[in-house]
Amino acid sequence: MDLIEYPDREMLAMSLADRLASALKNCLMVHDHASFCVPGGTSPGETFAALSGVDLDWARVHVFLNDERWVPEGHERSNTSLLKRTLLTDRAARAVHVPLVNGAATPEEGIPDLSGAFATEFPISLLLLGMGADMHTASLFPGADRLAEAMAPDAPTLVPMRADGAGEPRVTLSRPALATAMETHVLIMGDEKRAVLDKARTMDPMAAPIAAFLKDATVHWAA
Ligand SMILES: O=C(O)[C@H](O)[C@@H](O)[C@H](O)[C@H](O)COP(=O)(O)O
Repeated sequence: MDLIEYPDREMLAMSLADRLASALKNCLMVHDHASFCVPGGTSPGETFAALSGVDLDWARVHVFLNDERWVPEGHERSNTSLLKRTLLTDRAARAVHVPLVNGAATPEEGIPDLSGAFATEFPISLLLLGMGADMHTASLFPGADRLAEAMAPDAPTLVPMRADGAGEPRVTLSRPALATAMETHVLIMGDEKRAVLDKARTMDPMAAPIAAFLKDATVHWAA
């Protein structure tokens, strides 16, 4: 694991956006499209704002979330709405968005219609992850009802997930789907998450799901 500490959150956002843009450009030089898998939550907002203005061939970039809360688009907890406001705007509005939610009543009912679109998205070219203070990443929450299934080597791409700390039902990319990534970055902010991450590094991924992705990752941190 590499850890980069930035003097402040603005520097983190600018530098990380730069790095992500370079990775996407490099990928587009050798592949017809790039698969870019990104977190919801609040931390990536400024990074996405900087990235959305970058001049690259966005029409060949396929963007999808690590995970989504099972709420309709427009809901205040919708990661899809957040993504559309923060990343899929400005120049990046031309990117292809691969949805992770639909109008079905539950993730179990909705997933069969969503999975097909992911067939051409692996391996993931570029993965950005967040982390919660409980060591979850994507919607791989410690203690979640289907965590063992989602962490198994033969897990399907998309898994429904319910957990005490998760609020509404979720849909998440599974561990093996996320682990296809050619390049992985983790974005965390604040002293609490820094301490949590240090602790998670040596833990079993069933107790600390973020640990499953740290070995080859670059972690970006600012207080
Ligand atoms: O939908 C979600 O909740 C996420 O995709 C999740 O995995 C997120 O990355 C972490 O919870 C960190 O969230 P914050 O950036 O808001 O702290």
